[in-house]
Amino acid sequence: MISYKVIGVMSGTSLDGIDLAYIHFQKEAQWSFKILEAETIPYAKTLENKLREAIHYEKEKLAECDTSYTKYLAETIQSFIKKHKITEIDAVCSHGHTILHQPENGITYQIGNQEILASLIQQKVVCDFRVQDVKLGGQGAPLVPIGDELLFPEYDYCLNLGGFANVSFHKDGKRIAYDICPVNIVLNKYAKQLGFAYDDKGNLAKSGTYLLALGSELSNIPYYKQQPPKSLGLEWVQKEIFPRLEASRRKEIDLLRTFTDHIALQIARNFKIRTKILVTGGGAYNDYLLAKIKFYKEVNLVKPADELIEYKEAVIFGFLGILRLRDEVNCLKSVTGATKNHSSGKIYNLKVN
Ligand SMILES: Nc1ncnc2c1ncn2[C@@H]1O[C@H](COP(=O)(O)OP(=O)(O)OP(=O)(O)O)[C@@H](O)[C@H]1O
Ligand SMILES: CC(=O)N[C@H]1[C@@H]2OC[C@@H](O2)[C@@H](O)[C@@H]1O[C@H](C)C(=O)O
Repeated sequence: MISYKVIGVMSGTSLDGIDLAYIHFQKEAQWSFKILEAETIPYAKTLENKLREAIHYEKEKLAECDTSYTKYLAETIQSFIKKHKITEIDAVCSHGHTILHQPENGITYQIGNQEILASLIQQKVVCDFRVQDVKLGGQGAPLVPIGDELLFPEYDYCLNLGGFANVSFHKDGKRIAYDICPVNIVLNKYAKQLGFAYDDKGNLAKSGTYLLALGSELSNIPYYKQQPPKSLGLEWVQKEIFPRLEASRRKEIDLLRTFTDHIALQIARNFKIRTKILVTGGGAYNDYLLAKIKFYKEVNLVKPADELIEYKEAVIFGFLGILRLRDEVNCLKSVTGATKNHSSGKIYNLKVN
């Protein structure tokens, strides 16, 4: 039987921290996995702010930031290995942190993917999964859908509610996937202005008032009518979303309500009635948002165990690394729009001196 033990490492767009998962993957007729250990290491406030600011850095400062973040990642991975007494590791498969994502300009840039990572942690590393896809004319995102396809075939849709909402599903014999709209990247901002890290269970939104004019203005944003492949980044949110919310000059609580309803509506539009949907990402804990999705479309939203809600992306980046090591396809052209299916990611082997 084919068997791999890997560490998947992901830093999501909501900037809550670094997700690490130690997973055992096996393949008989089909791939299966078991999460053996998982942990999120929250970012210190200073680092969180730095990562948020890095988009504005000049080239040199960004390169410095890349090196210091790679070192920070190395320390984090090493502590995880030590703490959980992990001895068998085939590879550490790491996403890094997205700073720039403008696939239309041929740019996607994740920091933390420097070659020194392998020597610092003394492990084989697979990383930098997005760049090759953008070079091949793809969006470089989302990459998780190949994992959805091979690890969760029993669901009609896989919905992830992280910084952004993304969905993946099977249609006309191929996997389709795209980012739907921003989620926590927006909700966290207004929850923070009210003194909370996030809108727990969506209770703040629930107590706000829906702003009809703003809601319909948001729904008219052209991206929502665009056909996939398509993906979103922070730059888009700063251009299309925040200015509209700020210009309305309304209370944070009402912005939270309006934007949460907006998210629910945009998400619900993607589903066929009475389908089975795997919901993951921290937004799966937003009860108000989930109830609102079901209000807009009668669907079966399945919340898996907390471990999978929180670590699905880290698990799948571990899986992408395995596919890369096996030289098997881990980027689907039907999803990203690249010119071909391909096996993406840099492999840094440990150099034996
Ligand atoms: N109890 C809760 N109620 C509502 N929202 C929650 C709750 N717990 C976590 N969240 C939200 O989930 C976010 C973290 O989600 P997650 O870790 O999936 O995002 P991410 O991995 O950073 O994003 P992405 O998948 O877009 O890269 C938190 O910042 C918060 O907004
Ligand atoms: C460029 C980038 O980092 N994109 C992330 C981001 O966060 C969510 C969404 O936007 C998704 O497109 C992607 O991550 C997931 C894990 C993916 O590639 O499947």
